[in-house]
Amino acid sequence: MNGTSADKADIRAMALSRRDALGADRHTQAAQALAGQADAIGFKPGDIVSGFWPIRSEIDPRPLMEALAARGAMIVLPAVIDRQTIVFRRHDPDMPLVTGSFGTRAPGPEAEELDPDLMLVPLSAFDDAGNRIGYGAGHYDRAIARLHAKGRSPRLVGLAFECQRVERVPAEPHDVPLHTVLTENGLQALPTQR
Ligand SMILES: Nc1nc2c(c(=O)[nH]1)N(C=O)[C@@H](CNc1ccc(C(=O)N[C@@H](CCC(=O)O)C(=O)O)cc1)CN2
Ligand SMILES: Nc1ncnc2c1ncn2[C@@H]1O[C@H](COP(=O)(O)OP(=O)(O)OP(=O)(O)O)[C@@H](O)[C@H]1O
Repeated sequence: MNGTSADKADIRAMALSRRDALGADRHTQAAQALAGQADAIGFKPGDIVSGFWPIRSEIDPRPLMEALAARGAMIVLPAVIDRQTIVFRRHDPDMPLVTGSFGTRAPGPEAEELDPDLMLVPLSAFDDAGNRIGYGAGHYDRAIARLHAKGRSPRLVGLAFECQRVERVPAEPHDVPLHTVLTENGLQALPTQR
């Protein structure tokens, strides 16, 4: 492991332990605060928006996903198809989700696979430059690279609690910075879109 990866692992562990310490009330309030930003997030009716089904102590984006769906977004969820790859499948609230790797829940293979126009990206840690750390599998990094290779450039909106903000995330060449971060305190435009 090179120096940068070790730094990332330490930053991830510290930010996740702060997140793990948050109580249920903070989770409920934050989920509602995210949903309150549905009109500000910047999408058009018909846009494909990727959300995620929360695992562990992640901020809960489900009320926000419902608000976006009610305003005409088509919601897709990430499904892990192998150790390196996620794809996005249409979320139909009437269809059961299936449990995949790492306890993630996603639509099954019968669901339509779609490329997002806007991605709500789950974060372990982030900084004011828009650099981010996930769970370290590179799933989102690769999914974003795959979309770029197809000529698509989805808007990247990172979702996290304020306690996951760090001074600096050491960026590697494959890291694509976020355009916006959304926390319980609201939306923040990052240098990439200022
Ligand atoms: N809610 C949610 N869904 C998601 C993600 C996510 O971050 N959050 N993903 C984001 O990519 C994908 C799933 N990828 C994941 C990759 C690793 C781990 C994980 O827990 N990794 C272990 C380390 C395992 C190892 O080192 O071998 C860990 O962090 O302890 C979780 C999800 C797609 N779905
Ligand atoms: N576009 C890519 N193509 C190939 N490998 C990649 C790409 N992006 C990341 N990787 C590899 O994935 C691994 C994890 O990357 P990184 O430490 O940036 O994870 P992360 O940002 O925490 O994960 P995620 O993107 O899932 O949120 C690294 O070994 C990295 O080299």
